[in-house]
Amino acid sequence: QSSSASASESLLTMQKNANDWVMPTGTYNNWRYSTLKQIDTSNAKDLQVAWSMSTGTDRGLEGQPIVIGNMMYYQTSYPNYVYAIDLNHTGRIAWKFEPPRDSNAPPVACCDVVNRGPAYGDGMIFVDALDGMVYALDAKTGKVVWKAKNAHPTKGQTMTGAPMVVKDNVIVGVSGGEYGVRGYITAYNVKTGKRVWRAYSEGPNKDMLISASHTINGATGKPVGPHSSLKTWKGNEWKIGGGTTWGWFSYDPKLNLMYYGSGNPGTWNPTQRPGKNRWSMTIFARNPETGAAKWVYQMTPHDGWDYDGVNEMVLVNVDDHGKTVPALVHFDRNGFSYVMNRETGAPIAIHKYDKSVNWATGINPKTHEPIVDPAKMTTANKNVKDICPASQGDKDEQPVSYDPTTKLFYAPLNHLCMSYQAFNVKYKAGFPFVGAIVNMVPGPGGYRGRFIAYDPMTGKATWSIHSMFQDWGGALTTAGGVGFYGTLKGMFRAVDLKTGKILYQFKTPSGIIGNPMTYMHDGKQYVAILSGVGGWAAIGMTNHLHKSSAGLGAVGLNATLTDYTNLGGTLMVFALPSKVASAH
Ligand SMILES: O=C(O)c1cc(C(=O)O)c2c(n1)C(=O)C(=O)c1cc(C(=O)O)[nH]c1-2
Ligand SMILES: [Ca+2]
Repeated sequence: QSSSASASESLLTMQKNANDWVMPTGTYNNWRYSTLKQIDTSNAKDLQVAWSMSTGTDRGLEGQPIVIGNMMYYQTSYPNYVYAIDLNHTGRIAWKFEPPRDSNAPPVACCDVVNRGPAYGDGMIFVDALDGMVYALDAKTGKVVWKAKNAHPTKGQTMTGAPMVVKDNVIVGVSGGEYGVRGYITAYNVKTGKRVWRAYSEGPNKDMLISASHTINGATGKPVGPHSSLKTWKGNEWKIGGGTTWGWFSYDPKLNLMYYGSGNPGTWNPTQRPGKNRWSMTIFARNPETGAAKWVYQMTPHDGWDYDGVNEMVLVNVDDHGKTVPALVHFDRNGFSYVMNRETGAPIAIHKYDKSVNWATGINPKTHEPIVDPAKMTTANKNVKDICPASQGDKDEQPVSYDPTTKLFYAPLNHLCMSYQAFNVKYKAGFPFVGAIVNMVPGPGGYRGRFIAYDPMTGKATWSIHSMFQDWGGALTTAGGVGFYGTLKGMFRAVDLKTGKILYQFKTPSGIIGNPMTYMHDGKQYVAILSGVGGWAAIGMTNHLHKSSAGLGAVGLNATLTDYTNLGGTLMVFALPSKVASAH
């Protein structure tokens, strides 16, 4: 890599090498797709465990390893160990980074002390730590090159996300929507760790790096105008307004735009914050060098259900009335799938991907805003019943995968409904600012999760596999026609992407909330996944460890999960037996 090329120019070249998996999402377009095809629909039944490794931790593992050449890197949840594994000597730990721990952090992590993995760029490994530190580590030695303080647990701020390296910046989000944190994303210079820009989700346009005349509101097609956020909040409530940025990032090098979503407005009690609460629950398209917002689109104005808008944006081209359009596809927590023109923010197709969605009857074709059912709007001191989906949404952080062969999206989902009782709550820095009691139950049919093959242009699923619990881990698709995902019970699965037939499954040591990835080493294709139950889906299992969480209502939801699995982290790596692999 020449030193004059930006870190992302190198990554754009590196991501074409299917032997590696160079960033958390596989590639900048977030497809989580690999052209590797040694494992195919005819031999996937022969898969077996090639090697495995204890992570030395016992909390939820929501990330995935990355592989650069002969090295694999992965990160655990709190404590945020980072491991460098030498693939030439199966499982040998080349180095381990153990950051200092800040005991203020775990008590203010809303949904378990998870982490979504390291990123690579310019010879360094970048990681978010729960306590708000960003570290740049020398990829060869694990030595700290620089560090930056990005978030403060005493203010309720934590970090659980995966960074993205783009241009010469490493971009990171922040968590704390359940603690009245005003969300922001921040870019640090890859080489020096100096802050380049920070963009808030609420407040004056200048704080949000929004331009009154140039930033388009995708819903109206018009510039957002001055005070685009301020006038949608009562008084100064935007200062504690949530809109945190704890999801995955994606990047389009041609448009030079990055995409991400903002989370729930604070508090969860909508009566306390009249207005549309912009720009919480919003997709942002930003220039990654300057942070300038090109367009915004709010999925859930004036949220009353905790439908964080942070789920990933998958960049694909779609056929819109005979024209090829650069689009992004987003499965929102609110139960709608969105296909948007990623250049302009204009909606192309919006459908319910779970037919049980009832908080909104549809999307107004003129305003492109949801048509809320007044009977499902929550309000202070009233217990509103039978709302679908529940706060965990029809999909939470678990990332989907796109297969360019079938042109379908493979989505691990939730299927839950709830009752929601909002109440008034006072803000105090570093303390929960939730303001609702939520009771979640399985959706119609009595199951809690499913894995589907789905076309977001038509809103139709080709097939669906039901799960007893939420499918809280991510998906992977491959050119071998095989898809992979894990279940909360701990089943690692290989499925036929065309038919949904389960070709292989293996019960891993714990429940799976991690994301499968694949790589090739010495002529052999491997699929790796982290097994280690946790996250919000399993918070009932960790409540006793998690002393003063935000008290989020997983109450009883997954009480029986302990009949199937246990806490504990393991890296699992699967491959074909040598005979089958070489006969291929
Ligand atoms: O608003 C926030 O800042 C925030 C942060 C996080 C997080 O950092 O994990 C989650 C959520 N919200 C959230 O609403 C949610 O459903 C959730 C699930 C999980 C998980 O890892 O299982 N984290 C989070
Ligand atoms: Ca949230």
